[in-house]
Amino acid sequence: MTALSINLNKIALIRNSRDTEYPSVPLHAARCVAAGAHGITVHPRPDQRHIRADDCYELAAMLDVEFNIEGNPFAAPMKSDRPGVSDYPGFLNIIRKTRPAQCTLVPDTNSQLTSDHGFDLTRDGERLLPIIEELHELGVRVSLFMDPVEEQIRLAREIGADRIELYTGPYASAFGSNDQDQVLQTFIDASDVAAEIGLGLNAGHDLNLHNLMLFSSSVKDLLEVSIGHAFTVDAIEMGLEKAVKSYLACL
Ligand SMILES: CC(=O)[C@@H](O)[C@H](O)COP(=O)(O)O
Ligand SMILES: NCC(=O)COP(=O)(O)O
Repeated sequence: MTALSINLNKIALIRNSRDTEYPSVPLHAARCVAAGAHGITVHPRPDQRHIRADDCYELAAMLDVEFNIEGNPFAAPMKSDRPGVSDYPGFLNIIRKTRPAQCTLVPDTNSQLTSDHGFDLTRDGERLLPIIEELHELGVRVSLFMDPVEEQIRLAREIGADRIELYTGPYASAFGSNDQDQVLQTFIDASDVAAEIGLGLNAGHDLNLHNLMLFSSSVKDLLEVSIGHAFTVDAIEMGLEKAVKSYLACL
């Protein structure tokens, strides 16, 4: 069974557009779980444009389902520019304090609009080794945000990752086009490599109610999908509970 982890970044984005706690991130997490979501994902970026460090602490204290925190492991502390909002303590300090079930390391710079590529482990693999070791000592499962490239996936295993999360943005962009099957095949091939070397497989980014079923039924042993952007719009259009059940029906 593939687990559905709902990403709450966009709930936090709406909240941050006013000096308020509405909409409540924890309340929406509870509603998603009550509707059947298997986990919650957040991505605290240094500028805290949406998910803040304090959200991570609050969710870690309340969740009784898988908590997945995504982010750049090299992200340094950053002063908050909002009165009443705590400073960003550095990504690894959030993980040390929350010890989530899973940490998905993502090679995002602070200036990126969104996540748009996987790691280059030929460049960053050595730097990640001690971080992966520390996360394991904290009892945290480690997933690396990766492109569907065999050499890179094998390197992820070599440096000790438990899972990879395939960046599905290119698949979503190709969905419905003449390139769809060719692009999907790269993800199928990547899933075969992951299965061969005993690496768990997650996936995420731009998955939605149109493209999810084909992806989840095509790749091998998909353990988890994390979905937030499209889910948030679907929740507005059809209601949160129906949206969760609609995504579950695609898995
Ligand atoms: C890593 C990834 O693809 C998403 O988890 C990421 O959280 C999206 O970030 P934004 O919600 O800031 O676009
Ligand atoms: N890791 C992907 C994620 O958490 C959500 O990505 P998106 O659905 O917001 O594109």
